[in-house]
Amino acid sequence: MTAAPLPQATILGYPRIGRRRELKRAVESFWAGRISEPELQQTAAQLRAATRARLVELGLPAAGAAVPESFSFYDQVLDATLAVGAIPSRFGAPTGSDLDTYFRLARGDAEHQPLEMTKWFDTNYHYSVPEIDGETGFAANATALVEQFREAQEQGIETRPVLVGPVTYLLLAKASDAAADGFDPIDRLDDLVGVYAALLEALAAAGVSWVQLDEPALVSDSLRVTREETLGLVERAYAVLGGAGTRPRILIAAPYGNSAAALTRLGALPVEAVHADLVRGSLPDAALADGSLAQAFAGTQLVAGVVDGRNIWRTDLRGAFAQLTQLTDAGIATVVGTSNNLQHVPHDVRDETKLEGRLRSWLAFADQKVEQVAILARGLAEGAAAIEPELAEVDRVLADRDAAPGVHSDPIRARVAASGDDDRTRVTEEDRRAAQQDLGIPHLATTTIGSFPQTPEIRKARAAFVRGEIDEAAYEGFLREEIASVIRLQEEIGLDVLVHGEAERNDMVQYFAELLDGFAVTEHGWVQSYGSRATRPSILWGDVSRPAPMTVRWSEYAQSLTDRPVKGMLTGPVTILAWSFVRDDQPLSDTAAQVALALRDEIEDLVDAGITIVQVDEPALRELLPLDRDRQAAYLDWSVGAFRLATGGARAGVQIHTHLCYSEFGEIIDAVDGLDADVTSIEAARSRMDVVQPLGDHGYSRGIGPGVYDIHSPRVPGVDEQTELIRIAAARIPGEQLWVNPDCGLKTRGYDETVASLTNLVLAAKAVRAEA
Ligand code: MET
Ligand SMILES: [Zn+2]
Repeated sequence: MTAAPLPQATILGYPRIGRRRELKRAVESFWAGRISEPELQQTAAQLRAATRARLVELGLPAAGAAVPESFSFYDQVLDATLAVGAIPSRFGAPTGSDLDTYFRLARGDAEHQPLEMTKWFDTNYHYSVPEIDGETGFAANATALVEQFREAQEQGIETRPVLVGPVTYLLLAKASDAAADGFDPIDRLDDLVGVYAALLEALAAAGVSWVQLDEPALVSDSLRVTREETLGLVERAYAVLGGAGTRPRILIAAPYGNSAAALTRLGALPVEAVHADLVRGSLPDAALADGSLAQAFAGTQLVAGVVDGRNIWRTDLRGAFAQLTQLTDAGIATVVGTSNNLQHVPHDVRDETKLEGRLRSWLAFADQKVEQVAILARGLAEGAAAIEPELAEVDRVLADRDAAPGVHSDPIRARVAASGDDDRTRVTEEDRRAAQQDLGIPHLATTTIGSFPQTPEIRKARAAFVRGEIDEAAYEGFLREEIASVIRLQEEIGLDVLVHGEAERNDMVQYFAELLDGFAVTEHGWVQSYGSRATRPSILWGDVSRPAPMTVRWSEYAQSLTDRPVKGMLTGPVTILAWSFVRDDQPLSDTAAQVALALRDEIEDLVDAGITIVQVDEPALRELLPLDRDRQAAYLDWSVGAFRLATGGARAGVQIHTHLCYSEFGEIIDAVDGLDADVTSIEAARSRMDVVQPLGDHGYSRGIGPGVYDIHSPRVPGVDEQTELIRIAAARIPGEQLWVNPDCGLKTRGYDETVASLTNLVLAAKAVRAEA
């Protein structure tokens, strides 16, 4: 351990999908057999080299491990699974290369289901869930880490390998199906720490001077153990790793939340640096004031995550510099960093040549964040005066943003301020049930979640329209035909409540962002969602309003074609916020209320056009739940409030539906109750209706549709299988409350499987109805 301290500027990680999604194209070509593994490896190596060169160009030093080696072919948790050899035994003996094994775990094959995917902390990024049991044969495999480090060395850049840390790894894992009853993956911590020690030894032998171990579990109250227990586990693990003879210096990172309460204890660990997220989190004021923080950090560097890695706004450099000065004044060796890995933001705002210039000047994507880190580090090294021009420039930009037209609109704000509890409250459930009798909805009513398959023809027509190859009339005509055929199909299948199919939507958030004022859409602002998939979040920059109806003509047309009710279909305020980059200059609750009012007007227009059922999807309600328990109640309050503000204007006879596509319900069941929707559809097929039990226990009194058809797979569930699931639900939920539907929308499915599955669904519902 002869290495030097970390330089004064670093980031926790950088987007790896490529500035033009080159990795996506290469990986998908490899999967399709169009390129070989060496060709894929070559593209990946080029991307890594470009990233390192770019980071140095933007101001990170080439020497001293400031540049993180944070590449991933698919997912960083999956990388750790390979590095520690935790290949689940259900995949059999590994065949082929490490990369073959890696992708087999990620994507499955003819005989094997892939690893499950779930959301990474409170982000919209999904990781591959490790499966661990008492027999998991851990074995260190540092090959990829060492190769990438060497590759960087040859380029003349000293990098810092990045790996998910052992405590977070096990807390994000699930017990495999082969595990003994009561087994928890964290039971294997000591074994796994041994493997990490071996990895560190291999890295040290290869000349690695610093390694970064990510332990975001430290900031979460949503794991299987308490935060205090997590801290205890981290102390246990790093006492061993820190004490290991041959190892690189260790940086423990705690992104995505507040580690203030743990920071003094983390500083006292036998590691050389600790990162704290100072955007989501804060500094422990008392420990800072009484010197105990500085004492704990004697000999340890604090990487201060002052540049926000979750949003796309320029950092208030003056504020960030003040935070840094607080630390250095206390005598703490401080490194400037980002709050988290920049994987959650797009590459470079300079690529957005079509964005309006003024808006663009307020923005910072990954490259600009790196520049901000470098500026702040220069300030620490040379004094505030050295960076005063840059600080003043940001002051000017932020003031400009604050004063720009559209950022603050008095009428919109007045309307939000005037909205009260009355606007968020519908008549009683009983009155609504009575008024909705007229809808003529049968027991065990069948419906879908909204979207029908987005066929290649739909995508082609949209692309042609965007490129100007077909005119608006032609495109609209095409969509109307699509709607007509979806309505016909649903009638043939015999569904009770129909949908128009959402063919007009590229994406359930962007579609609305494009039609609402206050939003902008980027051209290249892609962010990895999972594996080779990326989304392009819209930018919510100003006060939100609805210049014109957004969905009415589609719903109205669909309803004109049938006697059965057609659901109007909207995306809810919380989900619109969760899947966009949202302004950071006011509380999310204020922004949500503005979006809610726009949706409220849309619902009014839908109802005026004869629509009697409106679904407002909130699949992100759970995702945005703060990791910090102390902040959860306030979140649930405003998120539920926004939904109710959107839907609260609907008269009693209008049936409000919502859709939440996940099955972990425990934590938010009261919130779901609070939404006060007449009908809620949820995911349930894969967990075999596990959620029905808590719902039954809770005494849930409104309509509920636990999904009986898992749309995440091309498999067609048979009549018997769906009948069985409906029976399980019907045993606990009265028939007039129970709805029969798939788990989620059908946009990713093909028509053949959709028609077969829905036909079976309708037959299954009929079978159970007949049993009653
Ligand atoms: C991710 S939830 C999707 C809901 C939407 N209405 C759909 O059916 O696609
Ligand atoms: Zn869904």
